[in-house]
Amino acid sequence: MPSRFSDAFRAHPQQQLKHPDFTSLHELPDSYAWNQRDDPSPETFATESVPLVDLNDPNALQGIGHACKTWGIFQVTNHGISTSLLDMVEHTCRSLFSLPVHQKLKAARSPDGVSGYGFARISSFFSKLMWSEGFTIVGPPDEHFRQLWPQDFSYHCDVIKEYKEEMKKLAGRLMWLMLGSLGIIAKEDIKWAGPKTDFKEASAALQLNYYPACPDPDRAMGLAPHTDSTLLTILYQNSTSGLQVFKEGAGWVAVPPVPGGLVINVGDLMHILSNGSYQSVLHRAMVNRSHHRLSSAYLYGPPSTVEISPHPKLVGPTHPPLYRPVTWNEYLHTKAKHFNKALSSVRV
Ligand SMILES: C=C1C[C@]23C[C@@]1(O)CC[C@H]2[C@@]12CCC[C@@](C)(C(=O)O1)[C@H]2[C@@H]3C(=O)O
Ligand SMILES: O=C(O)CCC(=O)C(=O)O
Ligand SMILES: [Fe+2]
Repeated sequence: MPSRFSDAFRAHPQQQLKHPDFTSLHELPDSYAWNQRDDPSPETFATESVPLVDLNDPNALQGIGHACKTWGIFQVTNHGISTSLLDMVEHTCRSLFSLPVHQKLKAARSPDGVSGYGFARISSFFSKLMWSEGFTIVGPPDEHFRQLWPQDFSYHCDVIKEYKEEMKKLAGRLMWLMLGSLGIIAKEDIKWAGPKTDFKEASAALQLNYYPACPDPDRAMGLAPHTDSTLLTILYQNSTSGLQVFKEGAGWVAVPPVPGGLVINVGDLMHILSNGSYQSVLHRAMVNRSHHRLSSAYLYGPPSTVEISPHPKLVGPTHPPLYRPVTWNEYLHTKAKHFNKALSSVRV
């Protein structure tokens, strides 16, 4: 699986950018100043807010379906992930990003690789740099973590392994809720869900993000606008806000942290599977003058050999398939080449 992801990036290696020590920058360098912020439309302040769904609510399925159609994003509570595990993940993130730059660079992502420390992959599509650092984990983190923490790497490995297991269970549950709302309810409907319908063979990547406090936050960008290539993404954000989503007619809308809550994004592959019913949400992360921000994104997709296409139940004479079948690996390849034109490039 890890090798499959790297296959997608081998043809589009990322240029090696110099990693700054953000704490030493007291003014925003010009290379980080996003004058127009390259926004798709002018920023507005919306009165609407992203839906919040209590997973214990008997109407959760309907709430999720509506959120996926109108927003492509929602927050969940009562999701079953313990606060103590979320705290431990936050502690591991904090510990990782507060290491000296030379130490973090020992676990740097190689130009054509997928795992490790570095700038967001999408950096190459923008002329300005992003005010953030990232660490991508695909497969076991042991090798990289041993470089970062020669003494206590096994503690951090255990935290990440447990988090990935719990995230996988939650993602499987969310899959059935999201699909259920489209009338896709039986195990025959999604064969790759497996005999126990637990999506055991699903693939995933964990992206840890760090947004240092910034001397000029209004001109900086933490993570530029993008959609995730996934079926769904489960995002944990610490108590500092920064995530914004773009909603047609409303503009950029903030997604404030809900204590103990998790943010769920619809990704491009889910948009394809739903034959365009569910929106993959355009989102970005802004930065803060006095507080740093941490987030962890669990990027969830199908097993490497599975082709995702508009589900037969959602296709008919009046609803022709809008997209051709595509594997996640093939789609990541397309995304690495075409970025925000990737979806239209797989349209029939
Ligand atoms: C599986 C993946 C999805 C992702 C590329 C990656 O190989 C691992 C990092 C993911 C991420 C996180 C930040 C935004 C994003 C667009 C990026 O550049 O790296 C996503 C990628 C994606 O969803 O396409
Ligand atoms: O930090 C955030 O709020 C967003 C992170 C994100 O979009 C990602 O990792 O894909
Ligand atoms: Fe994202």
